[in-house]
Amino acid sequence: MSKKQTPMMEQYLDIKSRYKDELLFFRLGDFYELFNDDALLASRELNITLTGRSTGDEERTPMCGVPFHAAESYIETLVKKGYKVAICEQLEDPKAAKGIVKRDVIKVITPGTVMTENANDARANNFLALFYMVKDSWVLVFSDVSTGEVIWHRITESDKKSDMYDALSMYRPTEIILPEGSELPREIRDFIGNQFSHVVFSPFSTYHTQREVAEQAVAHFGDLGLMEEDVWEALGYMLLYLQDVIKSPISHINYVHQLSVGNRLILDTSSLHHLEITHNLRDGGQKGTLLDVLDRTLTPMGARLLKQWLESPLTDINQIQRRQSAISELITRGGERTDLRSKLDCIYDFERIVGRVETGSVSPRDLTALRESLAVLPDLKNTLGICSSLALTSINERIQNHRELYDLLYNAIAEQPALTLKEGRVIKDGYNEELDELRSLTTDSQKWLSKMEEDIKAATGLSKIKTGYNKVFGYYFEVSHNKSEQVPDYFIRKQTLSNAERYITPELKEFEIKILSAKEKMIALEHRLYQDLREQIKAVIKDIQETARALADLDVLCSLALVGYEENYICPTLAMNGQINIRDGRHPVIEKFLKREVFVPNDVVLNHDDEEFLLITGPNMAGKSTYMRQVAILMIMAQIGSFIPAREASISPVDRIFTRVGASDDISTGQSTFMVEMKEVAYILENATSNSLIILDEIGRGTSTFDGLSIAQAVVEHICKHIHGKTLFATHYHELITLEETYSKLKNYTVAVKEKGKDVAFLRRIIRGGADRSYGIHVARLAGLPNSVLKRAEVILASLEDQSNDANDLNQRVIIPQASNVVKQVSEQATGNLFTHSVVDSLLDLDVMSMTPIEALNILYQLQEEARKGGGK
Ligand SMILES: Nc1ncnc2c1ncn2[C@@H]1O[C@H](COP(=O)(O)OP(=O)(O)OP(=O)(O)O)[C@@H](O)[C@H]1O
Repeated sequence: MSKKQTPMMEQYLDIKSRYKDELLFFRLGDFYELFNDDALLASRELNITLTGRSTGDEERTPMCGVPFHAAESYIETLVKKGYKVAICEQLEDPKAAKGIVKRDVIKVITPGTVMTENANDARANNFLALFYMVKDSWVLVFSDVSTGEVIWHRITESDKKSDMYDALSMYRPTEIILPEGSELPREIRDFIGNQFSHVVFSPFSTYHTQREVAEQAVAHFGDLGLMEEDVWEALGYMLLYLQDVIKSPISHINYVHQLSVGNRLILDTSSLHHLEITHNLRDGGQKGTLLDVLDRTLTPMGARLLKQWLESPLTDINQIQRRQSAISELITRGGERTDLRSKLDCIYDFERIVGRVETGSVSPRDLTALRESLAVLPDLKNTLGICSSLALTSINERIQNHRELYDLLYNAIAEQPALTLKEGRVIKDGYNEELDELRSLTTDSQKWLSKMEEDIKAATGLSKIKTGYNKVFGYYFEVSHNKSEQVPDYFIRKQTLSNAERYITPELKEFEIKILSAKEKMIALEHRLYQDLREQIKAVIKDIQETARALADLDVLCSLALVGYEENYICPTLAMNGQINIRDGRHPVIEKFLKREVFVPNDVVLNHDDEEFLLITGPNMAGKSTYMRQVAILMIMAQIGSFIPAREASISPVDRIFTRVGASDDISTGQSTFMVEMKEVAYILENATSNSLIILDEIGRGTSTFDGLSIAQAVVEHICKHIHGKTLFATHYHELITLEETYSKLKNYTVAVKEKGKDVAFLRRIIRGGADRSYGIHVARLAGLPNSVLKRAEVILASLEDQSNDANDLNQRVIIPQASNVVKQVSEQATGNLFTHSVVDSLLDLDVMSMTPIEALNILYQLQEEARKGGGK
């Protein structure tokens, strides 16, 4: 049972009761203190000492603290770890306060709203996602508070959940906000939990009516040409949440657009992952990704935009061509490109700086960065003025000179201002007369004091008189005891020391008041001037943001032009004719990282007339996966407008790219490799269209040979009969090559090899035809398996091949068009005679062609159970 708390602790507990989810940083003098559980957690996470404080309880209250001037980095550490921090300040001067100092929370910092420079990765956006459900439809709103961008997306009931997952994968939120008291359906929660392990959930208040929030959104964003009420409501709730948390103006959040799935190439999470577009598979970093090869941007704004382009390429030919012409021009105009890039190199992240201007956390160094960025704009615009492509001229129109703002910052901010405003010396000399006077008063004070001392010496003959300052008496004159008789009448004795006396004079007191109040006034005035400056910048925030966004476009186009030029890429021609023809295409990442070998280029032809489905068989390690990924990557590059590594290419944009490449156990959800693989295949078969590009690598590998073969064949048949998507399908089931006879648009391809005795050379060239061997033992030899094992494997392989040939002779090969028959024949082969078991009957009753792989899998499980019960192994 606790005793009565101290008044301070009562105040703390009262405030804490409103911020249960947050770590409460409670300002006490020069420190932010944390108490109780907050203190236990923070001391552990920040590695700071845990102490205790007596607050009325019998036991001391656990407590830890950080100095207020160093708090930012501690807060950033906590927020990066997924915690929310509430900052509780003293709202009145403790000296003037009667009783306990008034305190309250002035802002909350969360992973999705943090805005300080070091907290955010400069080259990536930081999105917050809001989920809003009305009737059967979801509205998702994504917002990057640091850049002011807002994207909304509607998912209606008829859409698939996958749509929501794709949007989440695209924006990878660090924080998700939901209506107070509500929860996401389990399936969505699981997806989020698996994909974004550090995401935090926060409630948004639904206290205000839907109409109220919608009206507030209209007032904030103005006319967006948006009719949908529920979207306005979702935007309104997002604003309310942000206001609640940030507790300062947020008018910089004003760049609203709808996620335009219709004219975007959708790359689902697994494709982004498997193709290593922005993150590599090894450690999730950027090395070895497509982004790594293409990113030569010079500004953080450009880096973020390139990432967005790659995660969401275009499908509209006109839009793609617009970018292509700009890149083409920037490749040809090498001089202008170099010139533009040298200017871009001087530009700081002013998209995020203006966000900090709005919320009040802008530092003096931010303003010098903004000033330096604006300084290069006139020259940059001049160079850009020479360019004639549509995209570049429009970028030039969007970039303003911001001459007035530049002049203002030039005149107002010191050449090298102090790091923080508290230190003073931020406003330039000459900007404000009053400030200059106050400054000269304080800097000249020492001179004044020396002069006064000289005058007194001359008047009194006290040649050894000294001046000094202490906190109790302020300024004083010090005279040794033996000379104290000589001090004039107007000296007032204040302190006696062992060997000296200290005096003040009315004139000295007057001087002191003037100096001390000048210092105070100077700090206050500098503060006010800084705030005025902020207001003046705020007035043109929208224009600066537009300039920043145009510069980001320019930076990305310059980056793609530079890479295109240096790597010898070509401009693909585009036509909406369903055909993909690439001559001598190369994998942009592998070709860059190959050390001794030269990358072997390959062609690809895909169309709906006679080559829709490429079935690729061939040895291990021959280059099948590389080839398939290369096709997908070249399509992505082409659809962001980039040039591509090839000799010649004409491309018809695709609407989606699906990939199923390898699989690993999903331990977090307890799913086996095979289960994960089947789920991914099910997702593809459900969502792919005839305009999609489908990459399937070794389907069925995760289960027994015959199960795998059956499923692989059924999947091939389903795509050829029902989907007609452009497909690349690599497999080790060589039996499947006979499907070419049944499906006219399915074509066999293989990788050329050159055999010389036991030596095999992979030529990395994709050629027409089917392979009949895997050369697995050859790869095993290269990998260094012991000779004895290799020899034994060769003997076993030879005997298996003999058996298989016998089976062929008996016309019992497993390649047959109906997968259900495979199972029957498999059973026959397995026992040597007709296998009479209820399992076989059940199998024969199945209509495999109309089943989804997941249904097939479930039935396989059931049948296996049945077989076991019936006496199987
Ligand atoms: N066109 C190429 N030119 C040069 N090297 C290549 C080429 N394609 C692939 N390689 C090299 O060959 C290696 C194996 O390629 P890849 O993984 O694509 O083979 P695979 O046929 O898919 O093998 P497996 O069937 O064992 O999965 C790659 O690591 C790459 O370095």
